[in-house]
Amino acid sequence: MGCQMERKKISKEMLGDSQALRKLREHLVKVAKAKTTVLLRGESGTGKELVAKAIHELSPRAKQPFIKVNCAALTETLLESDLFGHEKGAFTDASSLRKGRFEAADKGTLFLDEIGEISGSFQAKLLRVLQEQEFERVGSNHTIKVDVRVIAATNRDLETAVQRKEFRQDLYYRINVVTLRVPALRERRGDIPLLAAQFLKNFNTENDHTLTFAPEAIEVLMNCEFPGNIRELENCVQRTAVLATGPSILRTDFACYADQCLAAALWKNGPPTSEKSTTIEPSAACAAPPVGDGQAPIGPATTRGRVPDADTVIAAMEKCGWVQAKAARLLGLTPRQIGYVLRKRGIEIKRL
Ligand SMILES: Nc1ncnc2c1ncn2[C@@H]1O[C@H](COP(=O)(O)OP(=O)(O)OP(=O)(O)O)[C@@H](O)[C@H]1O
Repeated sequence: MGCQMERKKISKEMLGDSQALRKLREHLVKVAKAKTTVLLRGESGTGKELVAKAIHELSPRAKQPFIKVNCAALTETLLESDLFGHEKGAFTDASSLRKGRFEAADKGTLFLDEIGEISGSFQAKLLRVLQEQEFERVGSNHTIKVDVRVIAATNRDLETAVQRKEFRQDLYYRINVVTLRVPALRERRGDIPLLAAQFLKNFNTENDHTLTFAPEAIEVLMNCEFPGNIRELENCVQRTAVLATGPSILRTDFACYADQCLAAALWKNGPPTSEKSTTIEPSAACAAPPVGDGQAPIGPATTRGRVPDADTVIAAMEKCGWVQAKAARLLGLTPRQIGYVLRKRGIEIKRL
């Protein structure tokens, strides 16, 4: 009974009934009970943050704060003061004392997203606080003790990073106590109709619409690779709903039929290494969804997606303070994909 209630509580936000998701739910219900550090692994957009929140909400710390930090979004100096806080006058802009996120998360949970991106010297500082649960604010000698449960997440291959000496082995072992793998959307395609229906419902509510999916639209979605996972599905549903031509969303309303499915274009077999052309083949599955009635798919026979132009990418990067991970999100790309686009367009990253 207790377990059923727990499942209900999680499923409010974490939609999905595939075997992969059910297994993940079972595991997270178990790990929620302990204070153990949890490492969430999985591609960008698979729902790692939702899983972290679910663990917190099912844990004895549920009534305490859940604090999130994106380790990739800040420089080392900013990350240090963000996590540990600083004393008044510790550096030029430190006009007043500021508590850090470790203090804010005391008795609760701290979610360290994109932990694989932190610098070598900061890894050492983080290791200490994870081991000892104590630290000093920047500019202070006073040691502060906290009781924080840490959940970390990464989409990076940490084992290779350890081998290359880019990630400390001791920190790797410290965070890798319990690892939960969040499956890619293509590994749980059965959840696509449910997720898409929810995203369309959200769109309808927000925009006072009553759009529905025609069965052929669900077929298009079921056949897409979704390299950007659930985030991309959500964007795809929104984009299609905004541009839909009638009350029922049809196959022809999708970007892949209008030569505009960028994510699919960038994905085929992962980001291409060849720099020969400015266009690359989209995922065949997305470009030409199978049709149940045996007809040829409607839409261009050789749909090609385009890599976003330099102006678009620069505008997105400017808007996001030149933080790649944020700009990737804005453009609906994965971090790997935006790295590819930046290289392809010869855009030099500004260090602010
Ligand atoms: N099971 C789910 N049910 C409903 N929505 C979901 C589910 N999983 C993820 N989402 C939605 O997908 C989007 C991406 O999820 P989230 O930010 O948790 O992914 P992530 O793996 O943490 O991504 P990143 O690695 O890029 O930070 C969010 O809008 C989230 O609400």
